[in-house]
Amino acid sequence: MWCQRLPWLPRGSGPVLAVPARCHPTAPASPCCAWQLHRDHLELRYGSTVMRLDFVWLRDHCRSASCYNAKTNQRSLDTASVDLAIQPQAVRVDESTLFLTWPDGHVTRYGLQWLARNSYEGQKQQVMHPRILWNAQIYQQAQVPSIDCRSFLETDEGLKEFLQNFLLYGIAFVENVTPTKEDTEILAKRISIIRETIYGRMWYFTSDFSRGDTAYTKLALDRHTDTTYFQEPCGIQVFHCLKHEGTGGRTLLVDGFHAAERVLRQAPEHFELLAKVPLKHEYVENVGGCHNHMIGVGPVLNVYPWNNELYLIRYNNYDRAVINTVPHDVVRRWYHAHRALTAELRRPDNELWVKLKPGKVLFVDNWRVLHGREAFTGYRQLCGCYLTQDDVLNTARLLGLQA
Ligand SMILES: C[N+](C)(C)CCCC[C@H](N)C(=O)O
Ligand SMILES: O=C(O)CCC(=O)C(=O)O
Ligand SMILES: [Fe+2]
Repeated sequence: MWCQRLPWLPRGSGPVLAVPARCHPTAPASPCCAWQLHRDHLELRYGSTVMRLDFVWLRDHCRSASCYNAKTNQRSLDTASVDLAIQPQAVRVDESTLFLTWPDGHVTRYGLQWLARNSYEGQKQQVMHPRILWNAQIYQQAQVPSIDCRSFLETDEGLKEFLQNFLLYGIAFVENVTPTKEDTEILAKRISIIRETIYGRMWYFTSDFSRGDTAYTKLALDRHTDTTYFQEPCGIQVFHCLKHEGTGGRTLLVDGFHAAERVLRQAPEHFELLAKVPLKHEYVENVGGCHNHMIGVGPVLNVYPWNNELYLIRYNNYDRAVINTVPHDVVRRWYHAHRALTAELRRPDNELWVKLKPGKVLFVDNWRVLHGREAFTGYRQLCGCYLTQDDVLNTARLLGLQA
């Protein structure tokens, strides 16, 4: 297949491709590379990766000085100026580089390694976010350490270890923190911009029903993610229990991605429905001076379309709005799928229970890990804030982590 003539090349129509009609294996020292031209794309084998590179894509991603500003890492080429029927006039590959000459004489070069990393086929082989999915036993056996506050604040190593834990498990702890709102804020700012919401920037809450939401009571809260009623739910939630004089009030944590993964394995049709059907979550508040009406629309499971990788779960049965985005012949199947996911989320072996204590700050990936709490008695005060996913990942990438 790799070294045949190219009978599929259009003859007489379009530009004649001034390229050899044979595939060219490259120098033996480099990973094996061979290529052939098709009508609208170049097929390139580099090592074990077979890439199909569309001609418009190849023109659009040109990294020459006139097409791409290497100082700002931004494209300067106007993509709309590219002929959508473009074909290269000449193609050449040496041991490390692909050279394309376009009809107007412009030359584009690509490092073969760059292509292997950046092509669709290359991307498809890797996950965006490496994670360790867990149930209570997996998490406990991993013995993930809490990071000391000073090391977190003052050293890159401490911060990096914290973020690596957070990226892998979706939860992470910092200990020996002074139990105040101000000190909690300093921690939050070390990894992200704080996301101000209708609850404020840094919030305090206790069971005073100061806001129209069950969180502000002593009642138990079943597992859920927060702010499902935002178009973009908050990325990370920070919790610091400043005080609790009483009983109960333990925090429940459940890895939503682990549960979803099990649904995918047992009943892929359920997973698919939860990933396809959009529904609304809603927050309607009229308590004291607080008047809010928020609506967020989206499926329960949000996946990257090219590799089906989960990146966000929206799960809050309290805040789920009237379902009016689903026709009657789908809605029952959706309830079955939702039930299957709920059953997984409620498996006792998936439940990690922790008692938050003053000094120990919990960071929860609110796009992945569900939280809840046990009912409690007595005075209990928590403070915390929300962070943005983008900014936490930004910090992680700057420290060299894959995020
Ligand atoms: C108290 N705190 C500010 C953390 C948030 C309360 C938000 C509760 C809401 N039902 C939700 O799940 O989004
Ligand atoms: O009280 C708690 O421990 C958590 C309450 C809650 O779910 C929240 O504040 O988002
Ligand atoms: Fe919550």
